Amino acid sequence: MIESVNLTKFYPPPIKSLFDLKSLRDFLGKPREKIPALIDLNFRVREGEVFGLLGPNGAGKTTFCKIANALVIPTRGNLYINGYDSVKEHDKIKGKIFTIFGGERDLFGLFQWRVSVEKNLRFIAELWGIPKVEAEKRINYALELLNLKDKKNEWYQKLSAGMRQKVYLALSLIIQPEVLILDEPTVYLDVFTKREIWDVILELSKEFGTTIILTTHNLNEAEALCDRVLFFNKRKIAEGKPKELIEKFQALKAERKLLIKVTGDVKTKDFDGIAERINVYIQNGLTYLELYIKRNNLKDIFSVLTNYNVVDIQNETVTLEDVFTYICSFDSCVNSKVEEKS
Ligand SMILES: Nc1ncnc2c1ncn2[C@@H]1O[C@H](COP(=O)(O)OP(=O)(O)OP(=O)(O)O)[C@@H](O)[C@H]1O
Repeated sequence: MIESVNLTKFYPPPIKSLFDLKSLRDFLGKPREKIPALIDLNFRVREGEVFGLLGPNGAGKTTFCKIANALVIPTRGNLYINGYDSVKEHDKIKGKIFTIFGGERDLFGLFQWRVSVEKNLRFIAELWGIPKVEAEKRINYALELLNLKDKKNEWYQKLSAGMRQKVYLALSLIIQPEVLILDEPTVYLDVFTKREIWDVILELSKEFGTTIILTTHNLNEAEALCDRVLFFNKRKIAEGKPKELIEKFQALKAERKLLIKVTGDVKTKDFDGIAERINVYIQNGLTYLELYIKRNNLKDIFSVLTNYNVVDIQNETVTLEDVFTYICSFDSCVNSKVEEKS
């Protein structure tokens, strides 16, 4: 089980240069604002759950993953993993959690560049104390599942970035940690590799009961993989099962999304009171109108559209991405001032 209790992190303010008179005066004079990364974040992840941490750039996702690995010390609050404080009692959970930092693959420098994939995996399995015969079985299974069998004798250095990412993920099938933290595991990957990684994540959750925390900017990925998600931007915004969040949004805000292509200008005022939200953008000489609507406003919408030169209409269901963009764009803490000073 994972429990985040009032987890808060403020990074120290940057010091530009003490040789610059203005910076020196600022340094000695008025207190400088610290950089907020997490503010009073509370949530629980149950054993065996796939839990999505979803937030815009700078929301604090990587900071959270680093606190879980005792790479960053929280300013206040605690993160408990299997009942142990992730920083103060890290020794107790060290072998039980495994993290993949998608954007910073070599953060732990686990792999030797000029050594084959198979030897690398064997070496790490040995480090983790997995008996030889069992390790061989797991390595073969992981390489098979990730379509890496033909790369097993290749130097790690010779692999493409996507393949290295897969080898990294293969480790989670070999180590079989109790807790797996995946910080943007599919960033930079093509759709095929992404799907292979999704399959492994589901396999780990279903077959091994691994508790997984997943951060991603791909909301389709979160919808496909996560049992529950947390929307946050330093502070918590919303939490729930993807399906429940979508249903709540549909009940309160909009059931459908209409994507309408028109030629000419659009007056968003025309849709006041009959659309919950309107996005307008221009692409290839056409104006795209995205309307989030309640079904009972359809008649009024079509009546307004008779004044437009409509080229195409697509009727789409609301996705987790729609809910996320809606909620996060109205989130008060995106631009709010934070009082913590150095
Ligand atoms: N070492 C650091 N020193 C100072 N500020 C930092 C440091 N690391 C992160 N921050 C700041 O903390 C905030 C949260 O950053 P973090 O990397 O945790 O966000 P993120 O959600 O992972 O972002 P992204 O989606 O862009 O990867 C940002 O404002 C960032 O600039």
